[in-house]
Amino acid sequence: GPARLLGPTPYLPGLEMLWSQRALLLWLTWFGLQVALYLLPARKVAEGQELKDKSRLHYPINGFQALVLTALLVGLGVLVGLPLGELSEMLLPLAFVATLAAFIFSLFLYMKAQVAPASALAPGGNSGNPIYDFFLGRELNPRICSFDFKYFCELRPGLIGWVLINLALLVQEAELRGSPSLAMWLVNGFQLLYVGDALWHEEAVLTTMDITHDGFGFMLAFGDLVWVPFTYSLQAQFLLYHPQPLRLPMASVICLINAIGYYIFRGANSQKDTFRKNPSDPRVADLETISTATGRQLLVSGWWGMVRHPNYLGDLIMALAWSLPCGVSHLLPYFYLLYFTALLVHREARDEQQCLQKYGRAWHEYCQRVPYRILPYIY
Ligand SMILES: NC(=O)C1=CN([C@@H]2O[C@H](COP(=O)(O)OP(=O)(O)OC[C@H]3O[C@@H](n4cnc5c(N)ncnc54)[C@H](OP(=O)(O)O)[C@@H]3O)[C@@H](O)[C@H]2O)C=CC1
Ligand SMILES: CC(C)CCC[C@@H](C)[C@H]1CC=C2C3=C(CC[C@@]21C)[C@@]1(C)CC[C@H](O)C[C@@H]1CC3
Repeated sequence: GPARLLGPTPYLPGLEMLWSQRALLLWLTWFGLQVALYLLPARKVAEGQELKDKSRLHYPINGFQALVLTALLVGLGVLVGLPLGELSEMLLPLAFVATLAAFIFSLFLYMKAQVAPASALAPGGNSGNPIYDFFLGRELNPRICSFDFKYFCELRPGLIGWVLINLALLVQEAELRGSPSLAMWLVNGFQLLYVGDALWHEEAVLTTMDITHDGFGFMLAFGDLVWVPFTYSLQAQFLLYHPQPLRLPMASVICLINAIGYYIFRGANSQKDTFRKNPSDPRVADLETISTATGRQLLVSGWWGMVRHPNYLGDLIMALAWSLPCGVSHLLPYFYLLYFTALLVHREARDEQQCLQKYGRAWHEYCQRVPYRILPYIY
C-alpha cells in the first residue's frame, strides 16, 4: 500500500516473528567473520591518545581491508548461489538477535569493569548507580589481550553490516522488479562512500570522544551493533517497499548535494587531522591560529574559521542527500536526518563543554572569532 504517516498501523508483527534460529546463526557468523578480519595482519598499528596513566594503547588499522575482504567473500558467496536478497526478509529477527547480543555483551563489560584498575575507568559511567553505569559504560577501553572491544565495535560489524543490508535490499529489489531503481543505486552509492571513507580514515576514530572519553556500555554497544545497521539502512528499506520514480535531472541535483556535503565533511576533518598531526604541514601552515595555555593551537581560518563544526555541517548535507531519493511522500526516510541533527547538536554541546574546560579563555576567543556552531548565520 502507499506509505502513510497518519492512521493506524496495518499490523504489528507478533512476538514469534522476532525469534529465528537462522538469524542467530547468521548474526554469529557475521560477528565471527568481522572478529577474524580484525585479527588479520594490519598495514599499520596506530597509537591512541595518552591515557590517565600516561600510557598509549595500540590499534590495528585494517578496517578498509576488512571491508574489501567482506565484499570479496560476499561476492564469491553470491556467485555460488548465496541468496543475499533474502537477508532483507530477516531484518527483524536479526535486529532482535543483535539487541540481545548487545545486552549480554554489556553485562559482560559491566562485570569486567569490577576488576579493572581505577585508571582504566571512564570519566562518566561510574556513579555507583548500576543501571546508569551499565547504560553509559564503566571502562574506557575494555580489552582482552590486544583485542579492543570498543574500537572493534565502532567501525566494523555495524558500519560494514549497514552497507551489506543496503546491498541485500538492492539485490532483492532487482529480483522483485527486474532491476534496481535509480533511487536505490544512489542511496547505496552515497552510503557506501560514507562507510568506505570512515574505514579508509579509520585512524581518525581514535581522537573522537567515543574512544577518548566515553565508557563502553549498553548505549554504545546497542548504537554500534543495532542502531547503526538497522536504522541507518531505513532509506533503502523504504525504497524496497515504496519504489520512487526519480529522473536523471533530479538525480544529478541530489548527487551534487551529496558531493558538496562530502567535500565539506572530508575537507574539514582532514584539515583538522593534518593540523593536529603536524601544524607546519604546508597544507595547513598558512592558516590563522589561536594559541592556548595547553601548548596546542586552534584553527581560526579555513574550514574551522567558517563555523565551529564544519564537519557536522557537511555530514548533515550528506544526510539530506540520502533522504531525497526517497521523495517527499513520507517522513520515514527523513528519520536519519532528524535524529542525526539532534545527535550532532547534543554532541556539539558536549564537545563545546570539554573544549571550554581544556582551553578556557582561548576557547572563548575562538567562539568570539567564529560565532556560529554548525550553520553559518543561523546556528
Ligand atoms: N554518522 C554518525 O552517526 C556520526 C558521525 N559523526 C561524524 O564524525 C566526525 C567526527 O566528529 P566528532 O568526533 O564529534 O568530533 P570532531 O572531529 O569535530 O572533533 C572535535 C575536536 O576537534 C578539536 N577542535 C575543535 N575545534 C578546533 C579548531 N578550531 N582547531 C583545531 N582543533 C579543533 C577539539 O579537540 P582537540 O583540540 O583536543 O584536538 C575538539 O574536541 C564528524 O564529521 C561527525 O559528523 C560523529 C558522530 C556520529
Ligand atoms: C549511540 C548512538 C545511538 C549511535 C552512535 C553510533 C556511532 C558510534 C557511529 C555511527 C557512525 C560513526 C562514524 C564514526 C565513528 C562511529 C560512529 C560515530 C566516524 C566519526 C569516525 C571518524 C571518521 O572520520 C568519520 C566517521 C563517521 C561515522
